[in-house]
Amino acid sequence: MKNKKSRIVLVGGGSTWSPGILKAMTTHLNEFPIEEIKLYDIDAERQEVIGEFAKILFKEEAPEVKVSYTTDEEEAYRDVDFVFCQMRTGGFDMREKDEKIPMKYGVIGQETCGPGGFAYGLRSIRDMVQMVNSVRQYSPDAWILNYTNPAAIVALALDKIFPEEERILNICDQPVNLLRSFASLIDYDADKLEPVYFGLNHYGWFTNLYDEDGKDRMPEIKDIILNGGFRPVDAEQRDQSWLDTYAMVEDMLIDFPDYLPNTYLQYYLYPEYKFSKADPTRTRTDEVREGREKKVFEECRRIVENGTAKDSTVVHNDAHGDMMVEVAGSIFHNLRKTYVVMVRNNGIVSNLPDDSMIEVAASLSINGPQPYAVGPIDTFYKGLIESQHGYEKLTVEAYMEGSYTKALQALTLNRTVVDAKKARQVLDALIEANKEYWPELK
Ligand SMILES: NC(=O)c1ccc[n+]([C@@H]2O[C@H](COP(=O)([O-])OP(=O)(O)OC[C@H]3O[C@@H](n4cnc5c(N)ncnc54)[C@H](O)[C@@H]3O)[C@@H](O)[C@H]2O)c1
Ligand SMILES: O=P(O)(O)OC[C@H]1O[C@H](O[C@H]2[C@H](O)[C@@H](O)[C@@H](O)O[C@@H]2CO)[C@H](O)[C@@H](O)[C@@H]1O
Ligand SMILES: [Mn+2]
Repeated sequence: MKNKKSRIVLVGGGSTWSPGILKAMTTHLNEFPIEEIKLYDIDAERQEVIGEFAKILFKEEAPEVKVSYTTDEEEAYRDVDFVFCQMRTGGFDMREKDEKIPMKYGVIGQETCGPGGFAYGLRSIRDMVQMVNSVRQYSPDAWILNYTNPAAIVALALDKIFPEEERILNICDQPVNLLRSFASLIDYDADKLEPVYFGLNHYGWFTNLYDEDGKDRMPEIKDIILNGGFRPVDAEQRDQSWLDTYAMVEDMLIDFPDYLPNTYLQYYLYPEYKFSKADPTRTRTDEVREGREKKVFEECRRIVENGTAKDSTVVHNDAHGDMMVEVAGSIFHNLRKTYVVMVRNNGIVSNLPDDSMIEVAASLSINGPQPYAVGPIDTFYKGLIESQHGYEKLTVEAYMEGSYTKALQALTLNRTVVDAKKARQVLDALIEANKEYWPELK
């Protein structure tokens, strides 16, 4: 058991992911002891359900940990070591619009990719900037571990707006989830499989997967996928759309056999096919509302009513929560564990722009991420990433400058859109839907 205990605030405390993260905190106390956990949300109702659940969970599993919840910023951000951030500006109502509006114009609607991700990005930046400013007012040295999506846009915006910040780390759980699923194909412990990975968030590739003997297991894993398809390791917990998404890894591998792709590349490599398979009246938001959101809130309410979480199987501890807690532990206790995270490029991928926020494997120490050098990448990947980085950069600049032209350029560069007339139609519709959240684009 480590001696140093940390104080944490979970921003977006009323998130559907909170119970899993809180559970993961209780199961990692030996490596990551906690003094205090606060939950903060702007939605008091959601916050109360999860906050009351948290009190019961910790009373039963770790009564020494102080637990509270609040909608007050100062109370939330004062005197903390870690800010775990996972907010959703505009909630599921706006996510539904992000997914459904682009489809009216023949373009994919997705939470983080294409125009949906663009719209969500312009909403997230404002609240994320406010969060960083408030945190710095009340806890100048706290680490901000951000999961808020679209993480690619959020990471780039925060890097541009707070260039001196050294304690903001943006993370996605998809690489670690994929790693777990790859490892299960060869019956190997995922924690012992060392990845080499490069790209942007939701836009990257595994190039090698080394086992403990230094053998690259990637060729074997590719063969298994090419001969038997690909399913996530936790397939029984997944909705159909995620099973379809994982299955597309085989298609991508047939077409581009060099590396193992992040699942999100399906939207950029096969935009027409993905659009043809999508239902414009029922998107992922409908699945989440009827599935995860309903289940999580019903279960937390039941636990609060019964006063115990001991009999709960719904609130499990998955890769998402584990990773958030392990990343914090590796930083706080200088464990130097390797995770795939987002960092400013600065030559790590030697032939990509220095100012891009790339996603690569890094060792996490008390000094933050120490990324592993990747070197130059081949033309196909370089071309794809440069255009996507252009899209991300123009999106952030459109926000910062209030520029309609840059917004239009961003969407035109995005591989899910391409046609500038379509880009304009989608942009105009999104401007109308996001009036309450976006800066004015002139
Ligand atoms: N990086 C990753 O790989 C990863 C993985 C899973 C989820 N996520 C992200 O985590 C977030 C939560 O997802 P969810 O599906 O649970 O959504 P959710 O809507 O259930 O939860 C988000 C919570 O944030 C709150 N919120 C909104 N604006 C806020 C603000 N300014 N300050 C504090 N709280 C605020 C909402 O009231 C809500 O309770 C999303 O951004 C999602 O995209 C990221
Ligand atoms: O559509 P959602 O809200 O279910 O998820 C969107 C998120 O998808 C990825 O997260 C995966 C995660 O990698 C995996 O652990 C598992 O728990 O499922 C999640 C999806 O349900 C993605 O990395 C996130 O950025 C998305 O927010
Ligand atoms: Mn992600």
